[in-house]
Amino acid sequence: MSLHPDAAAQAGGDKSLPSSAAPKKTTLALSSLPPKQHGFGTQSYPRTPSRVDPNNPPWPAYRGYHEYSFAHATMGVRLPTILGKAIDDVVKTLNDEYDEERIVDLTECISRLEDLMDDLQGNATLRPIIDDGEGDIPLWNKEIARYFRGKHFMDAPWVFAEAYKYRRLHEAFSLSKHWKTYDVFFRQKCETFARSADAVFELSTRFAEPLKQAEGASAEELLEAKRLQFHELTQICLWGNSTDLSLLINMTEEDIKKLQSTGGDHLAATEKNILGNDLPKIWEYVSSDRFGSKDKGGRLDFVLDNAGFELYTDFVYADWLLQSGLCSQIRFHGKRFAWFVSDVTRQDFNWLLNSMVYGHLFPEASEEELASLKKLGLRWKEYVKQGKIVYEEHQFWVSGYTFWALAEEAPDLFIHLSESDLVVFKGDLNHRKLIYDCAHPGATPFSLAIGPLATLAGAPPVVSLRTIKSDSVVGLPEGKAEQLDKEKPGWRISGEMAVILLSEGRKGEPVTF
Ligand SMILES: O=P(O)(O)OC[C@@]1(O)O[C@H](CO)[C@@H](O)[C@@H]1O
Repeated sequence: MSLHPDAAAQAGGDKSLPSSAAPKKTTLALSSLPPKQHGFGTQSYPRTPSRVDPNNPPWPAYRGYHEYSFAHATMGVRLPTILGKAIDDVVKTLNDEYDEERIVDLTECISRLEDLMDDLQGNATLRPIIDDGEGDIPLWNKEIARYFRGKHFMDAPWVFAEAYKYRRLHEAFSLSKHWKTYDVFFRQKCETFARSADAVFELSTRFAEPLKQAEGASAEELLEAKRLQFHELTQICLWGNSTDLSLLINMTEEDIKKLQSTGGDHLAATEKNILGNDLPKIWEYVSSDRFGSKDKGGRLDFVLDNAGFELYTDFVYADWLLQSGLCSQIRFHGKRFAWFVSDVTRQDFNWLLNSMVYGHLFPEASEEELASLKKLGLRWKEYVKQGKIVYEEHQFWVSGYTFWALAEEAPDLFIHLSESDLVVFKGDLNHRKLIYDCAHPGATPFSLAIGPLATLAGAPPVVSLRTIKSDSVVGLPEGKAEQLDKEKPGWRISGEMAVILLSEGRKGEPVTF
């Protein structure tokens, strides 16, 4: 079909026709209008909440290919090392096995672990998780399909890629017949607790006897004593987070001792390392009648981090909260499978209590020390029997989502937590997930950084007890993060610094979705 000549000219076909000539330029003076400005579109952070998704956090994500970040060292070196040690552990188990069917089954697990190692080191695409019959498959594969199709270990946000690696590690076993719940890190977790004798007995000899109130003290004196104990125990619980197997791959007995020193001098010295500290506000809340009901203590939920010594300090804290009458129930939230090396699973929870009561972990301990540990273990077991301490696991805690997605992806869990008087998140990974693991300015207020978990109706009060072990930080005084970046390189990953941060939430308002 040929065009009419006018139509061809309009379409720019015949440049000689008058209608194709460029229009004459008219210059306007515009002298009374504002001057031209530059830099539009460069100010794209923080993203507005409607533009936030797992691949696009509110501030730029840390990704494995960012060479300046801890993400790079982790994805490139730490994770392959951790996986290599995990394979060694399975080989050890294999060598002790005698049943042929179980041996063959386990060799298949090892070859799946080797495939994972190849994928990790070869920066492979993040494939969907193979359906192993576990309830979390839709949670994982929906997220991969929606946000990470075609993404690789090194270019997906670090927090997702790292979690994905632990889910693939679990898949290596969950596809088997006999080894579905095998925990490649269990030996390490137990050994580290067994090497923590000094700090374990320091606490058991102080706390085995039930709390006694000072006789003849006034109500004010008693309250002040309670405040001081709350202050110190919260810090013991905080610094319990320093013993992290995923970071201290070759930890010596001396290293462990240094990290776990719980004496008063040590606590006073380390208090200055708490860079953002809402402890006074937290005390004000838990000691008020807003916490729990009138004659009954409150319900406190711990989203746990590490097994062994850290869990032991969580228990010491929980025990005191129950005995002091501040709390009537403590709920511990653990992981359904081996996660970030040392996170607590049900097996770790049971192991701790049983080894305190029946174990022979400390051959050099005195009779008195062992008796104190047993007494404590028996009391804690009793709490579990009475339902004063409850252990639970939700699949959301082992998903790739950050906690900004909690209400959206796990509404049942959000409702459950909205009934708590305080939800305490332990450790670095939980903190990263609270704040979307991205490059916030260090002075960003905590309650702004946790997004929906602070702003949704019914959001519970939230505390983060975190020793800082990775790049993203919030809740610091203005300029502090920048100053430390200049003066103390490595402060973001050393675990020497910490934060205790509170978001008040919107407790009591009805949850709506
Ligand atoms: O949660 P935790 O036990 O305090 O720390 C977990 C952790 O060691 O693992 C990640 C790197 O693998 C870091 O974010 C973080 O430092």
